[in-house]
Amino acid sequence: MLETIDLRKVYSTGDEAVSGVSTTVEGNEIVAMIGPSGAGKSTFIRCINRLTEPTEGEVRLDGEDLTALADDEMKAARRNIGMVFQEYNLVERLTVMENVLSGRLGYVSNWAALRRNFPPEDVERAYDILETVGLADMENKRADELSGGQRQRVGIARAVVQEPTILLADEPTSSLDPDSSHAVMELLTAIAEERNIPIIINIHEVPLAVEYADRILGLHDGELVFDGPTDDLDKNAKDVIYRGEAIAASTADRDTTSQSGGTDDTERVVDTPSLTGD
Ligand SMILES: Nc1ncnc2c1ncn2[C@@H]1O[C@H](COP(=O)(O)OP(=O)(O)OP(=O)(O)O)[C@@H](O)[C@H]1O
Repeated sequence: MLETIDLRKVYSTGDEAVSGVSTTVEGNEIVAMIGPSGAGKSTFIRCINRLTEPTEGEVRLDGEDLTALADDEMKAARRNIGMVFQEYNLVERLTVMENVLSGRLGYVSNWAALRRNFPPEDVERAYDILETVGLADMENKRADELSGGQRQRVGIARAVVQEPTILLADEPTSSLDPDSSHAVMELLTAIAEERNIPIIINIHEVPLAVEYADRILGLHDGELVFDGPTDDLDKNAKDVIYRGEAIAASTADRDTTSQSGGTDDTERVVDTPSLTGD
């Protein structure tokens, strides 16, 4: 189970990218994070595995506060967090197999890692996963010989070979054509179900989010303004997420409603967590 508690990121430029986001992701939920450009989606995802260092708040993975870990402890903890990137982050001159096996680097000694010397079980695991992602028999191809969709499958295989307890995907479809985007979303959701792990996908395309996600997190200006089942993502909720002025209007509506006895539904649609203020 992943829990973020009042997670906040202020860049050294003074930009507050994430403003106290609290949420929980568990089971094999497919969670899509949507919001306008600059809302803080990538920053939130990257704060979870501390690729970006959070300024305040906690990230708890299966009860362990990742923000409290020393660098070497965090390196070990990252084995549990598979990450899929928009631009794949493959080593172009290496083969498909070498790229996938790099997902096991956190499990072998520094010496073995340096020599890229992996135990046979890791190689077997990598072959299995290449089959799952539809790249059987392509293990010896160089990454730079692959299409975008194939590269992303290698990126997914590399994340899955880690045997993570959660997957994070930062705009995994943004560089892909529509067919490849659907294929990647289908693959990610199938993996979450098969491995019984949750996945958070930062995604620009709302229709893709609606088609594949169980739950939506909506960010606007660093604030979590929507956290609910995909079926609840109606026009009002989209306005709240994508149009800043709607937040104020909806908050006013909620205040009025709560004075007259309000509904749980309204509270779920508009959730503006308080900042720690420190
Ligand atoms: N390294 C950085 N240094 C300073 N400010 C940054 C940095 N990275 C992001 N920001 C700022 O933080 C805010 C959130 O950016 P972020 O990339 O997290 O948003 P996003 O929702 O993922 O946007 P997009 O959908 O366009 O990728 C923006 O105002 C951005 O300019």
